[in-house]
Amino acid sequence: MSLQSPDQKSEFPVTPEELPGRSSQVRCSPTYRPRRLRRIETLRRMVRETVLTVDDLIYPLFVMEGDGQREEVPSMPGCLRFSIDRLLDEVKTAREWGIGAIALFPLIPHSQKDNLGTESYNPDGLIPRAVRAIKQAVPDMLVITDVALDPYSSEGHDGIVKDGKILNDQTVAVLVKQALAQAAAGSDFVAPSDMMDGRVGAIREALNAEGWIDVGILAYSAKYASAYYGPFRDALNSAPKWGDKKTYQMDAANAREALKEVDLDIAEGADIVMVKPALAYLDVICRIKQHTHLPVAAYNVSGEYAMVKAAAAQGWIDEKSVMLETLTSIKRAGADLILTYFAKDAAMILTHDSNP
Ligand SMILES: NCc1[nH]cc(CCC(=O)O)c1CC(=O)O
Ligand SMILES: [Mg+2]
Repeated sequence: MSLQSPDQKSEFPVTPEELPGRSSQVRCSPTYRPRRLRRIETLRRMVRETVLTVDDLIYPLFVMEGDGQREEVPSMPGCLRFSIDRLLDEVKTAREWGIGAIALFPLIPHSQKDNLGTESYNPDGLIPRAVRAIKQAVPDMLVITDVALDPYSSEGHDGIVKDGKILNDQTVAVLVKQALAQAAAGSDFVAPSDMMDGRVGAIREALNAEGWIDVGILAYSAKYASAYYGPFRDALNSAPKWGDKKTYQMDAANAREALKEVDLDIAEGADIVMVKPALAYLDVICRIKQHTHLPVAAYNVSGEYAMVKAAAAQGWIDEKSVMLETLTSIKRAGADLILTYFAKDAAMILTHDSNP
């Protein structure tokens, strides 16, 4: 049956009936129409496979010395470094908006840096003081502390340097002291991001020996030597003073090696394993998710954040949509938890918009 009268020209250049070689069945109507499930928003929501929630988000925060300090990181618009007093306000707001976990990173004054990362295990250092203050002000906010030497290293490396090399086992000994100082301050999870071999096992053993049986380990198991960390190193003034991190962080080309790193960290006692960065490594997230029964975290890193912010500032992309699409893609790939500088923006939308 044609919808057009013989003398009336169709509004379409060609109608299905005019197509050559189509079977009558197809001409009637396709059997399968996936578009049927996309017709209206309520239906799209019913068949949605991946739903991002505020419970998936971990909010990374930069902390600095001083009083009343709030400084924007130039390469991370919208991201601030806070002195502890101002950090408490940010943590309270984040909690009110439904965020349940934060990850802390310190800006250490240059005068406190040395090659041994001595300041990293000062029981009254910036991070232990920040953890104590947060735990007192917002007790149910889960606090994750980073275990690595780079913010404390005069060399800007994640380990102790000798003769141009990063020493593994001597560094692990310092990381253990750092993790114990953080646990004593009240940290819920210590998160070794240094990529030294054997550090998860050494930290777990020491935590157990000191009675910190409930302090968990979020292991940066597959952390790549990535150029996406640039803005983070601006934020903490922690860029390597020489060389790069390729003798300890992973080669971007390797995925099977990530599974090996994950296996080792699980055997050593990790509670959660992480992939970092996220977007250029969605395949790695996916493979690790299929490989382990532990929760999988992914770090949507500073360079990934900066790219979205920069393009949005030019008016080239829609920031809110790109942010939600990005975070959803990381979850779809297999991440149970996402560290993201967008956490507060996303939480605002996810908890306040009925239809994000
Ligand atoms: N141990 C250092 C550390 N912990 C988290 C990040 C990067 C996070 C980001 O880019 O957002 C880095 C940088 C690095 O390894 O040089
Ligand atoms: Mg490892």
